[in-house]
Amino acid sequence: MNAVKAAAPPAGRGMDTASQKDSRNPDMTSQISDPREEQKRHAAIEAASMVREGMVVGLGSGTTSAYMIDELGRRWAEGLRFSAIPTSERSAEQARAHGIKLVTFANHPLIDLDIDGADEVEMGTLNLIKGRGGALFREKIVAAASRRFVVVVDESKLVPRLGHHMPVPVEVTTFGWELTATRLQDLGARPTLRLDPHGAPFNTDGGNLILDCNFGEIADSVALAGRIRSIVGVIESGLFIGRTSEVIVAGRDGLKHLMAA
Ligand SMILES: O=C(CO)[C@H](O)[C@H](O)COP(=O)(O)O
Repeated sequence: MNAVKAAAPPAGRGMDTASQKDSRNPDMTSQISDPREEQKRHAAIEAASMVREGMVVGLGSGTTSAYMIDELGRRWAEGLRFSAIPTSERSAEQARAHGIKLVTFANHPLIDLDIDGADEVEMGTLNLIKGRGGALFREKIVAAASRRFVVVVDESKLVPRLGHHMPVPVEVTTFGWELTATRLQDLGARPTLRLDPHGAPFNTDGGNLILDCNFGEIADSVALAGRIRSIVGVIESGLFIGRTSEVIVAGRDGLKHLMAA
């Protein structure tokens, strides 16, 4: 598979970033000076305010979701009680550190509200690219089990078309990944095997691999999502089609709520 390159995720878009570190040191959140971090936190706090007593809540992954989990931890400390299903081991660890009650689908097959970040939001459709943090498969399972899926982003994530500046992460089985990459190339992608910071293949929470697939701007993301899923060896793609209920966008002019049609 010579045509498949290997690369670490772009700096600053992986999971172990400043705001994840903030979650381990709650005092840090009040010291945010980067305007983009402030916007992410603003959107995340707005979404966390939608959580009500007794709800089952999906906890997203990534740096914006980390602000949301910190805010829910703060409300938990104030006495709000809810149950949560995390979309990654990292988010589970962060929620546990706050004492938030974690549950599973065994007893809670329906989630009232799932709050998660995104890498790109297509403005006209609210379809998404997710998965820079590598949690896309669990994130999609949780979103699919949710009555309401609220996405929290800063304004840099809004794009006219998916693929504008991000590749589509595709989670694939370890066995035969080179062949799966070839099939993805046949669809027009330039797949890159994701590496961890040590240069080894990045492993998802499920022990699988990620191929970051650059398709350029995607004209028909619905059709592409279907074609990717039909490839043997693909577990899921980071194309989230028709799942979004609402997007909370934080920008220089404040918050905007984009509602699905
Ligand atoms: O899909 C994700 C992780 O798999 C994240 O939600 C997405 O990458 C956005 O992350 P961030 O809020 O750090 O920009």
